[in-house]
Amino acid sequence: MSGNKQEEDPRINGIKTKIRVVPDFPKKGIMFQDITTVLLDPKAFKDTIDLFVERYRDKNISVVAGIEARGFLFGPPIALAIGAKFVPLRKPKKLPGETIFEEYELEYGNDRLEMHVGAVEAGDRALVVDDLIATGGTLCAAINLLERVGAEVVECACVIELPELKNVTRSNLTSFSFTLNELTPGFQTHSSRLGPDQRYLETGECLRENFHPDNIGVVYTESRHGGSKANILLARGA
Ligand SMILES: O=P(O)(O)OC[C@H]1O[C@H](OP(=O)(O)OP(=O)(O)O)[C@H](O)[C@@H]1O
Ligand SMILES: Nc1ncnc2[nH]cnc12
Repeated sequence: MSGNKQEEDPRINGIKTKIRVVPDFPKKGIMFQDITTVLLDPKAFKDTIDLFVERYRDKNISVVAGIEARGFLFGPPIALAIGAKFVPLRKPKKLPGETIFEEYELEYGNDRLEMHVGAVEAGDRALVVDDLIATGGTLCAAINLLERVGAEVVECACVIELPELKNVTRSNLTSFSFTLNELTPGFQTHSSRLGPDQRYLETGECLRENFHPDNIGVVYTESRHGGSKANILLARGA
């Protein structure tokens, strides 16, 4: 599935130019995608929010679930604009009320996302928002949390998709996506390995030259209803 009309939107290139790529942060070999520089530019920040709002305002979304920490920057303005409630999905032991949690795999050990019980109800139509998708493990955990309480995850929306993740990832995600970030048509990755996710770079599995900063934009990742976490969509629109 491909969003051709939106791929041509001139705002996407403007957003892209505001994303700062910081080499060797937080560790040597990592190309860190810094969205704080988008926030410094009111037009780029607004364009980012507007692109999402234009896509979701008529989709009857009742809850926007933002993933800690950077999903908290983009999720609330989207929620306000489309008239949905905002629910934070937080890292362990941050939420004061009763919570449910989902663990997900990192390179070493696990992490977990928690959600307040009662914040999302059966029948809610959910949009998951984060800044970036790398392996997709974080989004998987978020989708599982929401589906466990009976919500329908309509889509996941991220600003950045790291390249080279269109194939099977550590989370066994399959290819299926709607993207706006085909900024370099025909771009081919140099290897089938995963992109510059810091967790992989930490192990030396990834080469920096595999990273291509042009491959940044706004990406929407859709989930299939009623499916397992293997049904998230990650491929680029061709
Ligand atoms: O697709 P994945 O491989 O799961 O990685 C993507 C996640 O990694 C980053 O967050 P991070 O875990 O670094 O936490 P932070 O935002 O709190 O720094 C990013 O903001 C996503 O949430
Ligand atoms: N390269 C990267 N830049 C920013 N956040 C990330 N999360 C995982 N990999 C990342």
